[in-house]
Amino acid sequence: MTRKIELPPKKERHKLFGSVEPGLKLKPTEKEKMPDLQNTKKDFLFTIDAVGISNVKQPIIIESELEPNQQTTIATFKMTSKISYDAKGTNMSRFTEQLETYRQNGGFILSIKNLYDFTKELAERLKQKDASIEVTFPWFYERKGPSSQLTGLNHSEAKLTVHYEEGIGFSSSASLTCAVTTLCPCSKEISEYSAHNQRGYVTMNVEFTEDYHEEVDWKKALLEAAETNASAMIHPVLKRPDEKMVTETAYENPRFVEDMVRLVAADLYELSFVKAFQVECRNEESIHLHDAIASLSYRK
Ligand SMILES: Nc1nc2c(ncn2[C@@H]2O[C@H](COP(=O)(O)OP(=O)(O)OP(=O)(O)O)[C@@H](O)[C@H]2O)c(=O)[nH]1
Repeated sequence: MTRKIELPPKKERHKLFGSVEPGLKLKPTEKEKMPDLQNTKKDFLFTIDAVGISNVKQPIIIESELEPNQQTTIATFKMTSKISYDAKGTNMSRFTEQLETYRQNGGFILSIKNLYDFTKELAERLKQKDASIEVTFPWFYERKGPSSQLTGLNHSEAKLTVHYEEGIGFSSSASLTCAVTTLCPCSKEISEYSAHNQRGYVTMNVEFTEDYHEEVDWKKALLEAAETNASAMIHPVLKRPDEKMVTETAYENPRFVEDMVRLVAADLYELSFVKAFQVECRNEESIHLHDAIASLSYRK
């Protein structure tokens, strides 16, 4: 039989579990009377390259050349700035204050222009000469089955980074990690039939040229660089005629992990808004427990 419980009031319940009355409080409660440790000026030996906050979750609005053209997604923010050897600490609350001003002002619309404004304003708010922001988010896009044309949503992990330095200006870079199918050329060559294939993850880190203002969607361009060079694309919805096409396309386009990074590099080389790039591919091998990896970097 269930035991009947006579619940004490909530305050009593808290006492039962160890809560006590507030003690004597002698320290000031007004902001102006509180010591401001972080603003202490002294020789603290080293200048700090980056101090700030990371792992800040916030909804953002992103625009995309692929459907859906506008979407709300959850981003993870990292925001930092330098502090000089003679400053004890940064003013941490100002980072989230700055983020909140954008949320209050119609939502954080993620664009390079907005990030330029944001980092400059952040540096000014912090009374520092520089600021950096890194925004990581899943980007969703519609994908159709190659024969049925049935749609579903795929996503890739995207990152935009902006750095501002007073007197120098801005620099920006991006990263996209997307999944593809790779079919082993060696396996195809040596086997009487079939070939092992796996899900590969292509990560492209690109530095943008100074004159890039998102005339073309960098996310779409990088996704195309990875997917059009893979054995086959990944699809959310596949009927039998689609599956036949995807399977045969993979067999017709075998790729080693080395082939992937070189072919993707060639496409990034052709993108006029990319100044420098790094490409990595990681294949989750279906005939091993380990992954096959390759990476290369190039500055134009
Ligand atoms: N600098 C620094 N602050 C930290 C750290 N960890 C937490 N904080 C918190 O950051 C908060 C203070 O933020 P500040 O922006 O300096 O607060 P404030 O001086 O009242 O703010 P302003 O009016 O903008 O000058 C406090 O709650 C600190 O405890 C840390 O490692 N370094």
